Amino acid sequence: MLQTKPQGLARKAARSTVSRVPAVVVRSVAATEQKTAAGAKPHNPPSSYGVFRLSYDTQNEDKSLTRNWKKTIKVAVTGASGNIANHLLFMLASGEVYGKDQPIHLQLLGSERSKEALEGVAMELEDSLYPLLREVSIGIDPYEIFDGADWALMIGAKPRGPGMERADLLNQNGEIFQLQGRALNEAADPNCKVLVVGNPCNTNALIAMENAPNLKRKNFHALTRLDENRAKCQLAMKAGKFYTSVSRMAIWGNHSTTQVPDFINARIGGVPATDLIGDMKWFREEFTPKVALRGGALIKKWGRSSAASTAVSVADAIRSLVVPTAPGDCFSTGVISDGNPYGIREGLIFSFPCRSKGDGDYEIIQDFLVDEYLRSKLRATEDELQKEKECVSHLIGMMGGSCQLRGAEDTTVPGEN
Ligand SMILES: NC(=O)c1ccc[n+]([C@@H]2O[C@H](COP(=O)([O-])OP(=O)(O)OC[C@H]3O[C@@H](n4cnc5c(N)ncnc54)[C@H](O)[C@@H]3O)[C@@H](O)[C@H]2O)c1
Repeated sequence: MLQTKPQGLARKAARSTVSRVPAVVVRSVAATEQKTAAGAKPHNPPSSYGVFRLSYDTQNEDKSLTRNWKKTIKVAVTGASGNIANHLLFMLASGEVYGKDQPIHLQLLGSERSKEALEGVAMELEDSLYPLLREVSIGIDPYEIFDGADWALMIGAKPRGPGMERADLLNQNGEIFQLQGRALNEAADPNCKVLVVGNPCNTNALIAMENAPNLKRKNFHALTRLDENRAKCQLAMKAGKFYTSVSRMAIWGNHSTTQVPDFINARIGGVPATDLIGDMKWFREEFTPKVALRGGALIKKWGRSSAASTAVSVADAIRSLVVPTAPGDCFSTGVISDGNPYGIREGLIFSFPCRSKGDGDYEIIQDFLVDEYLRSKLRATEDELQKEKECVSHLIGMMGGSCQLRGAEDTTVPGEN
């Protein structure tokens, strides 16, 4: 039977500024008390929204449904009322991302302007009656919304205004990721996995990471999975095979038009893609632009950005960390380049071919062949990331950086901000 929360707890929650709904759940309070005792900056846990403020008792629920459930995980999502989140949240709540035995608490962050919209999102989630969705909290304070987060999916970012260069976008959104990095540092679980989607996502991930020293550097990711998925689709079409036959399809470097979709190491049905397709001119001149410019091509047809396939790629990126990688395969993700085996300079968030045992951790695969052609492409995307880093030096405590990207060619992936 559902019961309302005890009054004392409701009073405690009424102090929170997150939601107008004055209630909170017992275990969130306990988590905050532990953090405060450990010396972290005190902050309120987020209040539960609507139906989620009602207590539940899994003991009294249908055992065939809940018997093998794991402990509830807290997943914070920023930009939660935006286009990508509009697809992703329902995938997360349904269990298709973390598993059908994984109950979930969604902690949704919006901006001041999207406060009302966030309530609409929470109402949609309420009405969807997902059994695994145990709690939803909404708010605009990252310190509250990141409370105890096991995962932080950082989608929220401001779009580029008229006349703004990529360098301006780096600065504008960099400030958001500096603040949110600090909030992660104070509030999130130290083992929190962070996936940055908001652009420019590699450098935003770097900024968040550098501002969150309590979290593991290794746990910060920038989304390059959409590029990988697009590359797989293009290879499959060219080879006349279905995309399930494509493996070892890595994206290297930045999520920009300098990205490097690696056809040298890709396989189709276990055979090197270059052998099967046998058209190096196509690989060198058409394949990469087809992948990098796909979002722009889609917008021209439909008038909308590729929010749905981006959400799918976020789901894929998460699953790649919680499900073991198939033997011989890889997945692409932008991660810290420290100690990488390919000679990429340290201190950048750079996309590499990776594999995982399915425990949330990963390793960079060591045995990809890097020929002269690939090496020159890697250098170009690496140089761009280094320049982006220097443009945001003031946000990551780095001395002496100067922004050389002003007036440079715009390398933003078309169809994105
Ligand atoms: N890495 C990738 O592959 C990839 C692909 C597509 C889009 N993107 C990027 O993802 C981002 C989101 O795309 P979208 O289509 O969902 O955009 P959107 O404009 O529909 O949604 C963004 C949301 O973020 C919110 N927001 C703005 N500032 C915020 C802040 N400080 N804290 C929390 N929320 C904030 C806005 O209110 C808005 O609701 C963009 O930066 C886009 O360029 C990345």
